[in-house]
Amino acid sequence: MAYQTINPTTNVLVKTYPNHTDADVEAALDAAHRLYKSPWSKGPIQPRLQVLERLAYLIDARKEELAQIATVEMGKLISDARDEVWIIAEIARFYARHAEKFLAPVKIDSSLGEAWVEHHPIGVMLAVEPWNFPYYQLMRVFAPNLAAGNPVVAKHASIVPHCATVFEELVNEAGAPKGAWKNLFITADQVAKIIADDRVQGAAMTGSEGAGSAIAAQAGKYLKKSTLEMGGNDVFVVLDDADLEKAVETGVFSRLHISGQECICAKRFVLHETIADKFLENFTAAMASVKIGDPMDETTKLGPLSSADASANLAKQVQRALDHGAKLYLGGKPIDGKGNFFAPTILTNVTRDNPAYFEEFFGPVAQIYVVKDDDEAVTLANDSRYGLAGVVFSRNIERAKALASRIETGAVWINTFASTAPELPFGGVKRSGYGRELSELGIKEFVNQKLVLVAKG
Ligand SMILES: NC(=O)C1=CN([C@@H]2O[C@H](COP(=O)(O)OP(=O)(O)OC[C@H]3O[C@@H](n4cnc5c(N)ncnc54)[C@H](O)[C@@H]3O)[C@@H](O)[C@H]2O)C=CC1
Ligand SMILES: CCCCCC(=O)O
Repeated sequence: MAYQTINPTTNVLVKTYPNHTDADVEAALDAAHRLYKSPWSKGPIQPRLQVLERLAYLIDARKEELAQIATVEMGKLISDARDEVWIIAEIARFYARHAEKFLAPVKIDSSLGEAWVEHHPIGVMLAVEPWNFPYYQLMRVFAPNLAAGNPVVAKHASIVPHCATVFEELVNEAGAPKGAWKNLFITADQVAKIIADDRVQGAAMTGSEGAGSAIAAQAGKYLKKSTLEMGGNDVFVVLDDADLEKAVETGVFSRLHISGQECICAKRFVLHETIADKFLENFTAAMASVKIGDPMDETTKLGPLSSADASANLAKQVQRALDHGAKLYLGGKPIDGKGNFFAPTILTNVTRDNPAYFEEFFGPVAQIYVVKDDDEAVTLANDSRYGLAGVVFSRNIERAKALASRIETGAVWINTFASTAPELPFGGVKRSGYGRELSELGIKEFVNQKLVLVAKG
């Protein structure tokens, strides 16, 4: 597994990074475990939270540089890269300012005596992360675990090594002690060995089902806790009483966000039959008119896919959908020329016997479904292997809430696109994974919630 920066806009190889050896892995685990055993991890929380505050400050100070690194490595629009840099500083600040409250002892009324739950670190964690939010995916694991006292070793995706190294640089500059965070350019086999190591107590992974299954299986074999955030095939439900103009604008934004390479992008557009034609007409016009080009250009609205493989695989997936009866309403192919650009694509007539019906399209490919009522919308939404997020558009909020409660996902967003914030839990059900990241839920995934009870009398 070569760790390389290849600019997706030009497919030019920028830099190759050397892999870490087994000796490097051992040194990282030794440093992390020593730190876990030290007063730094098990002692007062404030010194750890001060590192997060300083990290946020350092990120803000290097915002433009960090954003450009991400755009060069995986092709997201520079405006989206700036947003990502902004939110990782917000995540660091959020836990710096709330972790002490989240991890404070919680009293329990018990007939047996005075009881409370304490929150203690459990040890060295492994993070395995993807390329689509190259900083956010790291901070989502680092910040809560640093606050809790869990050191982390991390394996990032092979196409964003510069993001990985600059993140580690910032963490060290913020004053995190040796062992708190270590980036490792390693193979899948080395990941498996790390999970098996007695010093490692848990694994957090975001990425594909394949990777998630392999990591969860190894974690299960060695009785280590894991959290998984994998793919999604999120519905974007537009009811007959929706603000259509806002729904179209939001739907295009969400489907094309990060060139459609986001697990919580709108993917399956579920349209009430009375507004379907009008929505589709306006949605198609908007998708067809977005400016496609250099993600460094502030006016670009759709950049390249993350790699040549991603573009080729998406083209094969679209063709397979067409071979099984889907209708190509717009686009459908990579755009000729330099870079991994893919045309905004709309598929209709995707029947349940078409493999595409159950597949996530990790790119600017929208599937259109038409339903007659709310019950049919829920049935279709839940007829999925995934359960990550979803969107409902309706002017009747009570109606939208009722529908949201029936959709089997980890989140539903009403009258806006699915997104993320430090205070909001993130995660899913079914093949989208398990566990939650961010919010108070995220910091408690990898702590020992220990009961202490003083008997009466
Ligand atoms: N849920 C999410 O946020 C994301 C989901 N994905 C899903 O993953 C698919 C492919 O994107 P990738 O980034 O290539 O995901 P991936 O799952 O291949 O990679 C994610 C991370 O897991 C590592 N990995 C892969 N196989 C592994 C194994 N057997 N053992 C240990 N580590 C392993 C990768 O090197 C990377 O660091 C996308 O099509 C999408 O479905 C991708 C990015 C984000
Ligand atoms: C807005 C941030 C979403 C990140 C979800 C993903 O891992 O693709």
